[in-house]
Amino acid sequence: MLVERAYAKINLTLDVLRKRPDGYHEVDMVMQTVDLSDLIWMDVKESGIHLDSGASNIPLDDRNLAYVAAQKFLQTAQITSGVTITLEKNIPVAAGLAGGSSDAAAVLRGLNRLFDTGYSVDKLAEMGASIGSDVPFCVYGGSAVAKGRGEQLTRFRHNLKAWAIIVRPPIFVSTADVYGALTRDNMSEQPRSQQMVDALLRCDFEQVVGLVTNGLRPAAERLYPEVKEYADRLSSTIGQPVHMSGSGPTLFILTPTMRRAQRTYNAIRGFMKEVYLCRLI
Ligand SMILES: C[C@@](CO)(OP(=O)(O)O)[C@H](O)COP(=O)(O)OP(=O)(O)OC[C@H]1O[C@@H](n2ccc(N)nc2=O)[C@H](O)[C@@H]1O
Ligand SMILES: Nc1ncnc2c1ncn2[C@@H]1O[C@H](COP(=O)(O)OP(=O)(O)O)[C@@H](O)[C@H]1O
Repeated sequence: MLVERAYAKINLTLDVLRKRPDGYHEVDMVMQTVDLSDLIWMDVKESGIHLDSGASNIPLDDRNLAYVAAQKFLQTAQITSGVTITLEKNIPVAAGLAGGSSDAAAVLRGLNRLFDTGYSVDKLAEMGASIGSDVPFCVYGGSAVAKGRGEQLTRFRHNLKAWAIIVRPPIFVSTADVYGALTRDNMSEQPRSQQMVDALLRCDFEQVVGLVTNGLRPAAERLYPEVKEYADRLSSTIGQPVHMSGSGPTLFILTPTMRRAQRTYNAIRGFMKEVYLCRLI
């Protein structure tokens, strides 16, 4: 039996460049891991994949990305025994925080240890790309520029200390629908990832905040006007810029100190139910 942590991510920049012939969109984004995590226990079983979770809002069959990852891993490694997976879900579901992708990545890492298969992290990321666009990033974690459909990564390390107050409004958003609602106006020819990387490497907090962008936000707000209502309300209450992660609806606010993060968290807790205080890691 072993346990893996599956961390959430936020998108610090997300530029959509164009729609591709295969239906996906070419993106250019800065992905950042935060210390909000699911916990996944894995053990060897005689046969089959058995997924269990206390969470009632996720499927526990082959629609669950953790299950898909186990299938993929066992098939690739030609392992005939089965596994039990127990998932403690702490990352909000369908939120733009890559919770499902991160669970899949953690299962790949965990089964590699459990069966002592010795795959490199790069090989696990390659396996992950067939499960979802965000899975390769989640295999590594940390900070990276992601291109292609999100699977082509250039990883980097920065020392910026920052906290994120993550707010999940009670709205259900479909990633495919948000991408599908993009118009030409929402696409960008000049991605801001390099500027963001430079600002992170310089540990320039103000510049980082000024550079946060999300090309999916207009489409998400058009499809789900409540996203904008929540963002406007949050922003006017706390007097700070509010950003959207991924395809939404999750909103986040960055702060340079734990004290400010705690104050902002307390202010938001008064009127929003799902609020999390995280650190960028
Ligand atoms: C928007 C982002 C930003 O990090 O994150 P989330 O909001 O999901 O967290 C990602 O691009 C989401 O990645 P992921 O959730 O893994 O997407 P996938 O399962 O591969 O694709 C779901 C659907 O989204 C659309 N899609 C996804 C990625 C991409 N580059 N172009 C797309 O058009 C496609 O319609 C696809 O069928
Ligand atoms: N392990 C999982 N955790 C959460 N959601 C999952 C999981 N596996 C599959 N899903 C499904 O994937 C969809 C997207 O979930 P999630 O990965 O949390 O969001 P996002 O891709 O927006 O970050 C949801 O509709 C959910 O039912």
